Amino acid sequence: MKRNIVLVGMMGSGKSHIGRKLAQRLNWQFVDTDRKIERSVGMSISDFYRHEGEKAFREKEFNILQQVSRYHEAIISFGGNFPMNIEAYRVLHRYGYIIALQSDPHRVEERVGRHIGKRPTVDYGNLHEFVIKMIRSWEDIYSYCDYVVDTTRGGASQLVETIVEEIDRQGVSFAERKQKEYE
Ligand SMILES: Nc1ncnc2c1ncn2[C@@H]1O[C@H](COP(=O)(O)OP(=O)(O)OP(=O)(O)O)[C@@H](O)[C@H]1O
Ligand SMILES: O=C(O)C1=C[C@@H](O)[C@@H](O)[C@H](O)C1
Ligand SMILES: [Mg+2]
Repeated sequence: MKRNIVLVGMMGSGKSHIGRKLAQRLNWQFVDTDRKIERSVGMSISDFYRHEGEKAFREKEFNILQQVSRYHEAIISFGGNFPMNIEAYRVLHRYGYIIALQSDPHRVEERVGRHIGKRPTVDYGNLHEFVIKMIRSWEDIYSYCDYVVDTTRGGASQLVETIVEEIDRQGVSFAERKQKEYE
């Protein structure tokens, strides 16, 4: 039996946007690991990355991952540069139903290009090539996920219904939260 739903995928695939709506739909808690890191370090992801570097960011993210992986009835949206290595996968998959979100390059480019500077590792001067490379780096991960959703088209409400239907179809069940455990 699972406890939570984990959303992973490339930057701009809609994890935060759809995750928030999915949580509302199920009346579950919404957790965004980027926001959780920001609260814990007291600065934006971009500032933390600039001041402390990639290694510190990755450590923080893995630390948060271990913490949130045990949550019940939570939609957990991860950062789009989240390295889904085998160690992280094992921690998350024990209690989490893992959904990968993906979009076509033009849509990712459009979404990521909206807030220049917000995403610390994006090459905004060469966005098209950056997006193509990022999309490629996610390709091997989909086969490890329980479900892959294409978010290129369709509004959030429609995509949320598609996800809920698939979870029902797969007959996934989730343990209920019995006490307040986070946020
Ligand atoms: N299905 C959608 N329909 C319309 N707009 C969307 C949709 N999905 C995402 N967006 C918009 O695209 C932008 C990026 O989405 P979002 O922040 O959810 O991506 P993300 O996957 O969480 O990215 P990151 O990995 O960088 O955190 C936001 O402005 C969001 O409102
Ligand atoms: O490395 C990066 O540029 C980013 C990392 C993730 O946390 C993302 O969620 C963020 O939007 C950008
Ligand atoms: Mg996000």
